[in-house]
Amino acid sequence: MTPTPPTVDLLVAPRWLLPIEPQGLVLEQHALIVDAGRIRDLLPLAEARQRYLPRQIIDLPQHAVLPGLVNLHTHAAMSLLRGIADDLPLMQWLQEHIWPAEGKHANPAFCEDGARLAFAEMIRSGTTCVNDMYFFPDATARVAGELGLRATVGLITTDFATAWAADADDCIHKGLELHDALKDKPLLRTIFAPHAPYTVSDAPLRKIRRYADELGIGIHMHVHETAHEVGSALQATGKRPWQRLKELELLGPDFIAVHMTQLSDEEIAEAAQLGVHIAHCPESNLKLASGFCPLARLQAAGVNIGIGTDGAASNNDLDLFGEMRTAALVAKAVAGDPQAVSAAQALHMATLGGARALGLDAEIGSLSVGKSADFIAVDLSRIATQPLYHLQSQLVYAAGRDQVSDVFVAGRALLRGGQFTTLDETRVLAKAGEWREKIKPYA
Ligand SMILES: CSC[C@H]1O[C@@H](n2cnc3c(O)ncnc32)[C@H](O)[C@@H]1O
Ligand SMILES: [Zn+2]
Repeated sequence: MTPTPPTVDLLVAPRWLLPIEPQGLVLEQHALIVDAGRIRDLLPLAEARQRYLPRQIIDLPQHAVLPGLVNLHTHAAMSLLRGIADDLPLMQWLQEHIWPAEGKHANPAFCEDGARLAFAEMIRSGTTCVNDMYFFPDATARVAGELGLRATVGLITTDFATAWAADADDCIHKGLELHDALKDKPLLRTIFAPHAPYTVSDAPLRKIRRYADELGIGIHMHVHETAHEVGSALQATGKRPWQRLKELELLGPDFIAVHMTQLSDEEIAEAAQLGVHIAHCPESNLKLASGFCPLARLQAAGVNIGIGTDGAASNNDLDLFGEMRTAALVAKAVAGDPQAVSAAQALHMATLGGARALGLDAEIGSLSVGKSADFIAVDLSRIATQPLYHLQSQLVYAAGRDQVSDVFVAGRALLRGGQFTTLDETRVLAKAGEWREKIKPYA
């Protein structure tokens, strides 16, 4: 007697499966089996139909299924500041426009409505995991939880007073409270987020290193974003910020350095040796004319890199498909080498690279048996992606975010057939309109 096949939650049958690991592998006529939120199997479709009894089958005959994208650096709520001040260098943009607007408006309601707008855009674009840094991280966490998005929320720290906290110690104290409050939420995690070397002094950075070690929390910080940042630190202290952070023992395998457009050969070697991860935000760096992160040199040294959009006020979208393409194209131009950062490498950075930086690579980042079922489907039958010769090439160099049809996190659909399942789009748009009226004087 043949045994009854096991019942499972879901069988996904796409035209192509791109597990990401091993790099370059493309499976055709294969199925993804999901049960209890996890990837139970990846096997030829004919065999899958015999071996499992799925409660639900999703046929995707023109689609590629791949791991959900990881946005390794953003400021979600800044979606409400999209387009208020364009075409400026970083410090003028921050000091004359963004910080005054945030000083007036960045309250819990702003952060909640902004995060909802940002996460709607991200889910639609195939992002399943986000590493955020903003005021009122409790509000960001609440919205991610409501929508079912996987999020690491930054325990923001600045020396200066904000509506969120009175000073750096207050930031750390409030951050630790939030860390405790999120302990039982499997999709939500925290990360220390000292804003930048020029806004956080040594004493709180030492405290952050101590708590990070004690509690196993990572650290996420803007570092060497511009030549101006490095030059003014050198002038004021005689040290480059990287050197200062190294002396404070902040740099290590739990540290994500955002931007890193200014790097000597020695600093690249140190990043590799210390196991520091880089969050590369090419479009924000281009728009603010901050500089170019030397991707090919970092990859050659063995540094792990993920991709971020930065906030919507310096990008101005939250589209990781666009960001992958920009990352690959700019890397080629910077290295003077068309082989620098291939389509497969760009996909790897936007999935497993980001997951690894967050310490989540045992859980997400590739379609591997036992990992969480965080995956997306991309419809490749559109004009923009036909004819199709090479899957990764099409996904990075030709596909648009509008081709994302389905988004799952931990086996739960957040987008099915292009429709949100956990979010009221009309409400999100109405709130964006209300905020526009309040913020308009700053634009
Ligand atoms: C204190 S929460 C985050 C803080 O960072 C600001 N910000 C947004 N984008 C950037 C960037 O590219 N470099 C430095 N700081 C940035 C944001 O406006 C918030 O004030
Ligand atoms: Zn940023």
